[in-house]
Amino acid sequence: MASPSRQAPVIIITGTPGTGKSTHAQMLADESPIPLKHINVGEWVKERGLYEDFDQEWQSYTVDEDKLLDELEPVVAEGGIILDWHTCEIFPERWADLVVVLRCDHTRLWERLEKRGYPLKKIEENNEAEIMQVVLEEARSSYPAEIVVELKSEGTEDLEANVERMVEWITLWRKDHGEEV
Ligand SMILES: Nc1ncnc2c1ncn2[C@@H]1O[C@H](COP(=O)(O)OP(=O)(O)O)[C@@H](O)[C@H]1O
Repeated sequence: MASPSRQAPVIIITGTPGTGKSTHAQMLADESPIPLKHINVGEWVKERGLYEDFDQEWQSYTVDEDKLLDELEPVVAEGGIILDWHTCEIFPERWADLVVVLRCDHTRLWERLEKRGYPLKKIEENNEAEIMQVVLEEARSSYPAEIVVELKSEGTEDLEANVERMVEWITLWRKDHGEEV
């Protein structure tokens, strides 16, 4: 159960790389009725050296999860956070008020990852993970069903509608927690 004492919610935006997490998180931070801090967890890991090493073959960092959780804990406890990462199961259940899992058609996802210059192997791995809905299953097995929401992120109309829904959700959350909106 998420902390009842927070005055602003913690929203996890997750999904396979390229599904649109950072784009959504940035737009939500801009449009939210209350201040929200967008934490791009991958960037945090790099900037703060919260990794064990860098895997050349996969072009990715091996994250030091204990260090990451220790650094995030006091920040998340304040509330008003958007956690943007391609995995979510390491975050304690009590951290999350809402978990948004972004989904994208695999052909479109392939194009986005190609544009990003990912090695073929990494594009294939992520594409397969999206088809097998790995992140969605992970979210469903880590958090209560009622806080996990799957949203399509293929075109800009999806992006706008998703952000609008999240803004509405924040407004309701604030009312439910006795806060002025
Ligand atoms: N719903 C969407 N509509 C249009 N373009 C999108 C959408 N979601 C993501 N994109 C585009 O896909 C690319 C990857 O998005 P990004 O937010 O960086 O993904 P992630 O943070 O999940 O890796 C960006 O070029 C972004 O503009």
